[in-house]
Amino acid sequence: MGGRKRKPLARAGVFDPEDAARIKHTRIGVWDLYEERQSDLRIPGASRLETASQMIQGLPYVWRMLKDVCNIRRCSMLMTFYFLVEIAASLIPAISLWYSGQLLHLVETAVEKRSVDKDVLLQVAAGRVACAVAERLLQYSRSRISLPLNMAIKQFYSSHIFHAMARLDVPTSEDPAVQRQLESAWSTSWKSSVAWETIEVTSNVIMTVIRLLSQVSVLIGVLRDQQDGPLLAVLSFSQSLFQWFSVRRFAFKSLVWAATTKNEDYIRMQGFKHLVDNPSHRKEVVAGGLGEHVTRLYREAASRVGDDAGDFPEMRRAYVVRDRLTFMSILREPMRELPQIVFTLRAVQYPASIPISLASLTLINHTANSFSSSLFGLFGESFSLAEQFASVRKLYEISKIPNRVIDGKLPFPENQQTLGLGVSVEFRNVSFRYPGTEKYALHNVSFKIGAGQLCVIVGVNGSGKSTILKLISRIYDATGGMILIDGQDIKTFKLADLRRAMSILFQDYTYFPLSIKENISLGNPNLSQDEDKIREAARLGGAEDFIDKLPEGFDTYLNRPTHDYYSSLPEGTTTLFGRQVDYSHVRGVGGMRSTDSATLSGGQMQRLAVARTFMRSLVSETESSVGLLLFDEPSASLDPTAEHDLFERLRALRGNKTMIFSSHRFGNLTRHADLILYMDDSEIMEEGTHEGLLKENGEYARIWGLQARAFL
Ligand SMILES: Nc1ncnc2c1ncn2[C@@H]1O[C@H](COP(=O)(O)OP(=O)(O)OP(=O)(O)O)[C@@H](O)[C@H]1O
Repeated sequence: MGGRKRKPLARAGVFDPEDAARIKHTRIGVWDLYEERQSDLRIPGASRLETASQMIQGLPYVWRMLKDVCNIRRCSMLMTFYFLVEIAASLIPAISLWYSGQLLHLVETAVEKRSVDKDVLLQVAAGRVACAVAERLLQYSRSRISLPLNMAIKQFYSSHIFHAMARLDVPTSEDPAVQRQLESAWSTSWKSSVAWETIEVTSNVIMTVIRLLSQVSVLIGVLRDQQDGPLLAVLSFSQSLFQWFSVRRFAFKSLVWAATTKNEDYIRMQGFKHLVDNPSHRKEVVAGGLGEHVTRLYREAASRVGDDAGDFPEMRRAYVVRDRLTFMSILREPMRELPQIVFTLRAVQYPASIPISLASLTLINHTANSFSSSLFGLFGESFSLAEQFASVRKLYEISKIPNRVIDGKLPFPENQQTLGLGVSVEFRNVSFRYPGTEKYALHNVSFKIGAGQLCVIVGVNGSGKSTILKLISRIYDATGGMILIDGQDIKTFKLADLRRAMSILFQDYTYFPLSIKENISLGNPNLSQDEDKIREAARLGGAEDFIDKLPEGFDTYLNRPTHDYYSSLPEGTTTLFGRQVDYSHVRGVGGMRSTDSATLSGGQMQRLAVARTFMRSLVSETESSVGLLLFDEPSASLDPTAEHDLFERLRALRGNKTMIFSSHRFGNLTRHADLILYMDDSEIMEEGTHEGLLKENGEYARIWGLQARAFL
């Protein structure tokens, strides 16, 4: 109890390390720690108000959560058992206390009458034993029930979180506020679950109250007639409270803090560590003969930093321990002895009452200890109850996070047959800045691509080519101007329809941590079960041959999402379960990831990505669901033959659809283009056909000349 790791309540406002009035700065080794001053949290009422309001806001969600949990298979039954066990367990201390009271009476009678009632004694002994056994059994039942309950609840909310995350668009998921919101619902939830933790905390609070009330009422009953009972009780309980107050300071310290290091040597040391530890740098370290050199630099930096070179958690631990010796903490131990001292003094005064006083002292001490730990727990739990309620609210709110790219209402296209003839795309004075940036990625861009045309966008790095493709697919929305698809504002169309009607291959494509087959088939979910189509897409993408050569063919995982578990194996074991023994998760302890199992070359990866696009756009041609094909540098990593073949296949299979390419390479494509857009610095500088632009003799012609000359 009370061991739960506390996080601060999510509060409004800003944490500003420079604000000396609110933030305390401490140097710990190479670290600068900035902590919100405690007074902020202690303003009477403010913190409590905050807590209360969080709880109230969370209540409807907690209610909904309970209903959801009870609807999970078997959970309502398990929950009932769980609460029954908890209630029984919380009454045991009081029952045990009652037996101790009986023992006390027994001692009293024994002192008075010089005889002991054996039956009562046996009853009391049996009762105490039964309590201890029951406690153990209840503890066992609790863990037996809570395990499946926790698993079922976790499973349920994993799906909930999965969907909440899967539905987000790019600008929304890039928003730090959204990331934070997801993180708070997600971080515990894949491991345990916010819901289960909330049930546990709530039940703990209720049970602690039951435990305290039942113990206090039994204690009052038992001590009512004792001569020194009330005095000893007051002393014991006040020393418990004192213990609690003196420890409380540490438990409720610095809820909001941040730490950074500016020590150049320490930062470089960490850089060197990554350099030698991370396998991706190994080639260059070896080829450059850097081993000895970086060791010397590391040692030099380490000697300058000296003993301060600890990571933050380590240094903070040392700091917390150092800070622990306070006046209150010194007083704590003598205070603990106080009831004993008073008892001794009273015993000197009234020697006859020693046995009774001793019995009541033991009883009171026992109760006071259990009382103070319960009280301590209760305070911690009630604080985390507010947190939990707030977390439950967030857990439910994540499924309602509004996407930034707002859905339209019109179906697209009105007539499915027209898609085969392509769609027209027009930009009217379109400007765009990426969220959080000042610079325009596109500035007043206008052009028109007719239905069925082939357009190639060329230009220097960073000129805005990819951005145009992202705006056409509504990955982002333009910040100014208008984009028209088939003559209508792109924002009026339903997003799902629009995306179904186009296919896009990104420059920074990724492969999914799934099998090669799924990597390709996810290009077109409608055909995901069609093995022939998947193979055809692979062939068109130029990937079929190398996939067939892989030991597991289309079922190969390029990047296995799970790893095997094993202890330290005998040295001779190099393969296990048909795979190489992977020590990367041991090596990666310092937060570094092992290399992704990059068994494919860059070009092969690109062929795979192209295959995925073919899957969507071309293999599904019979359904004619795609009318616009967007390719961002599809051939950057391909060898010249592969590039040539790819473009030939693309042109042949395009039919009458609209196709837009972004490319650095002139020639293969631009000669066939109906429209070339030459971009520089977020603007379109030249536009026309290959011949037209050559005649214009501008930048396009100049770069064409440069590239052509290279082949002469
Ligand atoms: N996600 C992003 N966030 C912020 N800025 C971005 C982002 N993506 C691109 N930019 C910026 O927008 C501008 C245009 O980028 P874009 O990717 O469209 O260029 P490009 O012409 O496709 O370049 P390349 O030829 O290198 O692929 C650049 O200045 C780039 O730095």
